[in-house]
Amino acid sequence: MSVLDDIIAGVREDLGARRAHAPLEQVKEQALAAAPARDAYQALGGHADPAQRDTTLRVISEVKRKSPSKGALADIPEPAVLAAEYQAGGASVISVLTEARRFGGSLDDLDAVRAAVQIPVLRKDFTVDEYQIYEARAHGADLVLLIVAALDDQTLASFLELTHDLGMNALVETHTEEEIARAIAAGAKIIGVNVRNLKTLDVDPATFGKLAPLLPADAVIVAESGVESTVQVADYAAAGADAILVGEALVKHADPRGTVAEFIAAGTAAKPQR
Ligand SMILES: O=C(O)c1ccccc1NCC(=O)[C@H](O)[C@H](O)COP(=O)(O)O
Repeated sequence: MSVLDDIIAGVREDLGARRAHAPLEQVKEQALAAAPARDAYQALGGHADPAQRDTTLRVISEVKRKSPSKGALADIPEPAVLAAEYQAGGASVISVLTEARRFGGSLDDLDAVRAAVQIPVLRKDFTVDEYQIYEARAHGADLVLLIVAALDDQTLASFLELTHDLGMNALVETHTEEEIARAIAAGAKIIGVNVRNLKTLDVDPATFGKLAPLLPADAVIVAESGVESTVQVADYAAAGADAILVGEALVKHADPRGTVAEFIAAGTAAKPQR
């Protein structure tokens, strides 16, 4: 069983327990009653007319306690405090890992972060059931993660449609040329290239530069994983990233606010000028 399959098996089991406690109809009602979602596409610099885009590199800052590849990363007793630091540093979106078994996250983390910041919040989980999309909205998320490798074409398209119907955006995550074609065909507007191979967990930042030219000009392009320094941020920006998604380098840093600001400055300086 691959790492992704193993994670998803646990996610399905935990989802079954939550569904038994709160049926879909109840979560749907909560989702529809939630305050409107914030526009993450716009917050990440997206514009239907690519000529209207600015050249600021945006940062999606992640609340990440542990991971399958690295084990324990940081305690994070108060995700709200960390998220507020990220926002003060200039982050455009906060990513909250809600998967419990392998990442140590929870919906409580999402609630705490939602209450602490004004910028859009991404519910970062392994979405395999529409229940999770309603649940994300019910907990105030503005954005959900859809991993192309985990979904067939029909499911990807229907999850994207549901996400948009609920007023949210999706970060549609790809790893290969074929997955990019599938993301585009499904209508993705925010497309991530995750340079972490979900089978081997190896991180190869060069993957981003190879795949970025395949992405459409009207999409927001997000480089995911493997940021350790401003040098890597500049490389991603120069290769066409509109935004970067960073977890480990921020949660392990003593000054997450300053690090977010440094990453924005380094990436913005390196982005090709129009
Ligand atoms: O981080 C992992 O080990 C991992 C393993 C299997 C599936 C997903 C995984 N990570 C999720 C992510 O996409 C990252 O948390 C995110 O891109 C930030 O990465 P990093 O800055 O390298 O912590």
